[in-house]
Amino acid sequence: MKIACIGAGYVGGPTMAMIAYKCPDIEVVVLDIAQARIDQWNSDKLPIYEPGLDEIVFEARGRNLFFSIDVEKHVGEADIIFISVNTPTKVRGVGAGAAADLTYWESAARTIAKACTSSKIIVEKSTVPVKTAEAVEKVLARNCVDKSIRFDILSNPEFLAEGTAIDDLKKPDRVLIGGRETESGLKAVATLKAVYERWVPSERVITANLWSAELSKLTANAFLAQRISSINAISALCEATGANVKQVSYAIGTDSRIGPKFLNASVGFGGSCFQKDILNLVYICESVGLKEVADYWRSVVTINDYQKDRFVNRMLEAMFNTVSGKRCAIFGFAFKKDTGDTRETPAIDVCHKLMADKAKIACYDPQVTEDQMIRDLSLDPYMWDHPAGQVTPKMTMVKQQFTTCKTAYEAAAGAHCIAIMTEWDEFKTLDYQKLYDGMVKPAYIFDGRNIVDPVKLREIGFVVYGIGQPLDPFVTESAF
Ligand SMILES: NC(=O)c1ccc[n+]([C@@H]2O[C@H](COP(=O)([O-])OP(=O)(O)OC[C@H]3O[C@@H](n4cnc5c(N)ncnc54)[C@H](O)[C@@H]3O)[C@@H](O)[C@H]2O)c1
Ligand SMILES: O=c1ccn([C@@H]2O[C@H](COP(=O)(O)OP(=O)(O)O[C@H]3O[C@H](CO)[C@@H](O)[C@H](O)[C@H]3O)[C@@H](O)[C@H]2O)c(=O)[nH]1
Repeated sequence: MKIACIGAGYVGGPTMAMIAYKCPDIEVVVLDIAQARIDQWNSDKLPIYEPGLDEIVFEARGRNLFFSIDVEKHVGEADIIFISVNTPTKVRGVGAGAAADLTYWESAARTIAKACTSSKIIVEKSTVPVKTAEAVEKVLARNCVDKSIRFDILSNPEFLAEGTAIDDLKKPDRVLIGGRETESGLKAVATLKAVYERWVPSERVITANLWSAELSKLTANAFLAQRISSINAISALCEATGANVKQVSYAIGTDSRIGPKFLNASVGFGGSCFQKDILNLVYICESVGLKEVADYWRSVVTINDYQKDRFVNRMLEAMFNTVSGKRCAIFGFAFKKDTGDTRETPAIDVCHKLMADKAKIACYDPQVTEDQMIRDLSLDPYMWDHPAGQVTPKMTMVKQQFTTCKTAYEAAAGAHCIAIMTEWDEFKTLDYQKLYDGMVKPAYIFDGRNIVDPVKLREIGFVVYGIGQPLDPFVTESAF
């Protein structure tokens, strides 16, 4: 059997590496239009940082795992073709800011139609709006010259989370496969199911109809993000009342109907999926006339934006309503720990707001490069894909207020405050006395991830703000 995957990104790379690793007799080729990305997959330094990924790729690469830009050739030869291209939120035109941009998706479908001379199973791996499989079927049916060729479209959404992708792929809670309930559709589902059952217990490989599978992915992300916005909304109430959100999370999480996971109050959720997928859900609801349902889900994003604003407002108010010219140390830029991914990271919003108030930012992240941070902070809505290496006037402006540091200690030296944006483990074990000694007083810590102990840090002398934590006595309620 030969599997091809179009899209060698955060999903295509690790998921295909896991299939190749677990099924040495299946040839797996991961394809991309970006030569640089493929070169990195073929090098010693893989394009993404993900714990455990190197071992899996290095074991299977060259044996039965290959990375290539020769998309048409390998798609033409494959029995199963995964589509794992990016499906970002549209940034212009109809539906801008909400609908999924299916440009890459459609181009992948057209490539398949052009390249295929025999019947194939096509697997939607990307997160797509419900009913996308129908669009793919139409593109393939109308573009494939040989009408005897069959395409069975399956929906097999991916549920891995970055930072834990390898564990998630090795032991998934479930694998979901949706297909047409026809003879050939069911046969296609069985073929893909058999691939996963090589390492996933069969009771965890669940099947559904195509539309249920597509909609389950958007729904899962909406539910997960909703939990974070719910606890973040409560964190604001905690600060107003003296309750401690950590205690509230623990107390409600012990109810087995609620469960303890995804109840960490934070500066807000980031990442390439939650906001995009909820907005997509909102757009779909609006398109079918379900305004109330759309409004309900949109409020999850509204609370997330509110939480990021609230965090910066807390910083400003505590620091006497001005950060002009003040050095602010930012600890962490990635959207969560154990990844170098910065897509939709709350750090971007927080830095932007502080820079608008003329702060000088000194940022340290163990995995994110300076180039990436500058690019992220320089984006404007209509220039979202700067070619690598291009220096824009906005980048030059950003560099006047933003520097990167090699350690947390370097970032904090001479700073008025530290803002913790990412919950990297190393931030939990820093020598906070040493950090304090090198800072301007009063020295503040704004903990956007609730990872430090406010009591201990207050003993050192820090003024500490934690999300949903009782307020620091140094800062009066009115200042907040
Ligand atoms: N990142 C995650 O943790 C995650 C988890 C689950 C699902 N998803 C979903 O998976 C999809 C992919 O996400 P990602 O994070 O891997 O994106 P990504 O941007 O990291 O990777 C997508 C890749 O597809 C390539 N590509 C685009 N069009 C192409 C074409 N026509 N031919 C060949 N290659 C093409 C791009 O060059 C890019 O390298 C999205 O729909 C996303 O919502 C992502
Ligand atoms: O209690 C929590 C849990 C998470 N977060 C934040 O939420 C964001 C997303 O975290 P997480 O879900 O762990 O990472 P992702 O890689 O974005 O994974 C989500 O998005 C993927 C893409 O669709 C899905 O496949 C995963 O199942 C889903 O968890 C990050 O900024 C986290 O810091 C919190 O603030 N509090």
